[in-house]
Amino acid sequence: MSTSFVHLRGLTTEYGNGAGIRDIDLEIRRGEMLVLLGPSGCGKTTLLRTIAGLAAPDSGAIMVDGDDITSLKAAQRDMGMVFQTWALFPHLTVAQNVAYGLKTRRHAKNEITKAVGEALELVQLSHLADRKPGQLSGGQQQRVALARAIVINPRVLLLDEPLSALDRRIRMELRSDLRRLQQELGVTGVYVTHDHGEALALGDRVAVMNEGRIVEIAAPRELFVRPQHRFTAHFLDAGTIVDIDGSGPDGALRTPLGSIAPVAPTPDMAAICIPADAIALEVDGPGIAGTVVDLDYEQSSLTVSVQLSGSGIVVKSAQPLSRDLHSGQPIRVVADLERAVPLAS
Ligand SMILES: Nc1ncnc2c1ncn2[C@@H]1O[C@H](COP(=O)(O)OP(=O)(O)OP(=O)(O)O)[C@@H](O)[C@H]1O
Repeated sequence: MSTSFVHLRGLTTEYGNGAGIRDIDLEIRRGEMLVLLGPSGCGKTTLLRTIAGLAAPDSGAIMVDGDDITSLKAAQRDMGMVFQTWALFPHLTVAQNVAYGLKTRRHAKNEITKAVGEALELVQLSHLADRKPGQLSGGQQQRVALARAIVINPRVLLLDEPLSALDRRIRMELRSDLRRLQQELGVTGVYVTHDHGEALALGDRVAVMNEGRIVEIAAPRELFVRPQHRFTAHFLDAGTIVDIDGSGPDGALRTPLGSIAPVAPTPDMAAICIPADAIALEVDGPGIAGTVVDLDYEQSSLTVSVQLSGSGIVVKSAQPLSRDLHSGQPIRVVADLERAVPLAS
């Protein structure tokens, strides 16, 4: 028996200009939070809208728990949605906003009161039930939107960059609350973001998208540590990417930084990714000659970019904050290629 709860088969939704999503095959497990991660315009929102029934696919099928829902209207799909901007009804109170979906589904009044009370408690907003959206902060409004989405007991929770309009502190707070809530409820979720940190923190698995297609899917840590494709490594900034020039008679792959023995060679292996902490910088001694061209200080880390003499390749090395280096300084690069990850093009 398949363990997938949501199953997308060959889903294509194209706009007149050729943009959109193409031939998406995806299985989402019951209770899983699947993150769609990719650059602006890669089709994340289009995929989410197609699952929601807000965009009609040209071909393919959407199955939920074995039911083919491809031709159902959005309102019949039992999906909860949260968007980037909260889109609450300004003239209704918080409680009335949350109740809205149950009212349109003609639930009994006492049932609605109970469900709204529970949903507001889950998002910790019970004390603001009688306020209007205009009297709430952005973070609080997004909690209302979340309560409104979960109150209908959705089969799937769809979230489109729900935190991106909030400032950092509120974003972090809501992010962990959202994760806790989704796990507590055991609801299957699809979460769209272009933010790596969000994808890492929220996803059970992350699907990386580019140009309307899914490039690869893996657990977040796996994606960062062992990306399979050049696009993923580049988008996640997983390390220095260098092309493979060819292979030696023993099967070792030649690169401008040395040779590596491929773990499991595949015909489309095109490059390698070397993590920043696998690149050491020595003031003198052996290694490849280069020049420091940039120092990027971030909270508790320092990333040093070094341009290699001759090839023009720029490598990135993780260094302790205390390391005394400066732009223009000659340096030697020693790459631990045993830690390099082969990438497909
Ligand atoms: N209604 C539309 N008509 C025509 N083209 C569209 C329409 N909606 C989106 N597109 C195009 O389809 C592509 C995918 O858009 P989509 O909004 O799905 O991407 P996204 O990954 O969610 O991007 P973002 O992160 O910027 O929201 C883009 O090239 C976009 O310009």
